[in-house]
Amino acid sequence: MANEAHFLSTSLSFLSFNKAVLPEFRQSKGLSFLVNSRISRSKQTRVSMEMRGSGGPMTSDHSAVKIPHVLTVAGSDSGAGAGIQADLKACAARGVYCSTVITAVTAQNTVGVQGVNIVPEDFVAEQMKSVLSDMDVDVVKTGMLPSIGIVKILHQQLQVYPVRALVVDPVMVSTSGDVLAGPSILAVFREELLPMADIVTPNLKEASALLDGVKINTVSDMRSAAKLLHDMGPRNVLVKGGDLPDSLDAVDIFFDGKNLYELHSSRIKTRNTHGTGCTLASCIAAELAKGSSMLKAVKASKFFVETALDYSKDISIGKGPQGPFDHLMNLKHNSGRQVRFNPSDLFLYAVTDSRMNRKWGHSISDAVKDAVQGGATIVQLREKDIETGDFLEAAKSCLQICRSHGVPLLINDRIDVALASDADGVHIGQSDMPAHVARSLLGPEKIIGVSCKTPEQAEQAWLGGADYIGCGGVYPTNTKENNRTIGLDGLKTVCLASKLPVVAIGGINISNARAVMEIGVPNLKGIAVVSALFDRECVLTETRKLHAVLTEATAAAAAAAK
Ligand SMILES: Nc1ncnc2c1ncn2[C@@H]1O[C@H](COP(=O)(O)OP(=O)(O)OP(=O)(O)O)[C@@H](O)[C@H]1O
Ligand SMILES: Cc1ncc(CO)c(N)n1
Ligand SMILES: [Mg+2]
Repeated sequence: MANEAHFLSTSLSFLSFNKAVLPEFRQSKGLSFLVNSRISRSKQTRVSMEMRGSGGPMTSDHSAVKIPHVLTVAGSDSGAGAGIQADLKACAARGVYCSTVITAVTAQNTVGVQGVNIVPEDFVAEQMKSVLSDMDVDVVKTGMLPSIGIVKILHQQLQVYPVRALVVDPVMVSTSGDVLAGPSILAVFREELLPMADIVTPNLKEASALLDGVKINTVSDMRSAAKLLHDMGPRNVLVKGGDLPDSLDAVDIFFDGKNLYELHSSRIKTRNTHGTGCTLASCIAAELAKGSSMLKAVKASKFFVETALDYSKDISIGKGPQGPFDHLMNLKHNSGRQVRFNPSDLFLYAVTDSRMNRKWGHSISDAVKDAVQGGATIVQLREKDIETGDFLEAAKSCLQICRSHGVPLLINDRIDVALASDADGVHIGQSDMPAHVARSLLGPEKIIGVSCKTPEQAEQAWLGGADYIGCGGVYPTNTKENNRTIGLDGLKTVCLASKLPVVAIGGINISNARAVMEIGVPNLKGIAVVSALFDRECVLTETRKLHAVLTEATAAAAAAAK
């Protein structure tokens, strides 16, 4: 799931990066970008993004797949609610790769900070060089920077290895009140760190410390503080109001140098707020790495923190007053996809045909009802000559029938109808919408099948994020005009070339179904039929008969394999 979420967000982010943000980054960083979209994959569309600095290509491998990358320079929290551990989880949750430079190791839990061990400066430098000299880091995010020397090293390294954005969370005091970077750090924060930052995200105490102890007790104080902090050089400022007394909402103030925004979210009643600041900053970095604009990144990140807190409000980790929350709640929420598509559903795949239904006087929904009652394990509505409104109505009524039998319903070609009816997915042909576009429109949970005749087409389907292949025509058929027949050999070739489950289609009926299933390749999961079920007077009887033949054929094949 993590991979799936990742690759989906990568492909979506590519679109927004390409359209919305390139000009912004180009202007702000004086870099020229060359965006190279290619599709590689594991289950979803991936996108490669090749960046060039003025000194020539940073990546020259044209087969490389570029993954958005955040480097966090921060301290370790042994309790894993904040610091490096929060950063890793936040980036993972947002589908972004995260490398780590550890500046300090803290002994910390839900009670407080019991000890701090600062990593020697030259070793912080060594970690930073290891990562930056080797990996294409998009965005650096800083957390705990416990010494002046470490800030200076960061400054130097970013001159040598420039990145697209720097997100600075000016960590000074933990919420438990323990000091993580003392007042001696303030001068170098003001003079070197803030001027480099694309955004700085202080909480109330940190904003106050940076501004020589000015009191910040109200939203109006936060607004003034954001403006004053902006004068210190960062391009954007976010003053976080998690600790604002007496506030019903969680209010943050964002200032981009021109406009002030008051960002509100509901204040979740929970003790589990340890690490909200680190998470927010990492999430902003992750969104920027994916190509988001700054305000969008901040809003998305605030929403993420609010959602994660709400999801985790009742969890109990540790005995102290401030517990961690669960960054990866989406893994639990979205686990539906595996459940949604089960390759064994391809066993007896019924594809409707309006011409045949008219011929026999069947309505679409009656035909579908008979097919599922007779044992069809998946249904596809293939309605070529129907008005869109009628198609949608038919899809909705067939969906009710299919849902009540636990049978998935797919729509042929029409992604709009699939979305509007909330059908389980689509089946697309070679001349329809490409699979990767269908995937980005439908999201990770819907089923996508693609018609393929060759191993190359099967590879493309896989790259585009398809769940299964419909392979044929195996035998001649009059359902489709000018359809090349590939025979059992062609079917076997495609099955052997692909990891995807395959359903065979084209001229299959009761008399030849067994021969198809007997080709003996493990990813051939079933047969798809049109005429054999729907060009018949009694769809129910025909489906039952075909189901029995298939059951017998697979039992025989299983016995032979033993
Ligand atoms: N109870 C809450 N409900 C909703 N949002 C919250 C809550 N507490 C904090 N936030 C939000 O979390 C983000 C981080 O703000 P906060 O002021 O807690 O940072 P912080 O003090 O640096 O956090 P930490 O030091 O624990 O990492 C802000 O967007 C803030 O509005
Ligand atoms: C290591 C570390 N970094 C940042 C914070 C701020 O929450 C913390 N408590 N611990
Ligand atoms: Mg903080």
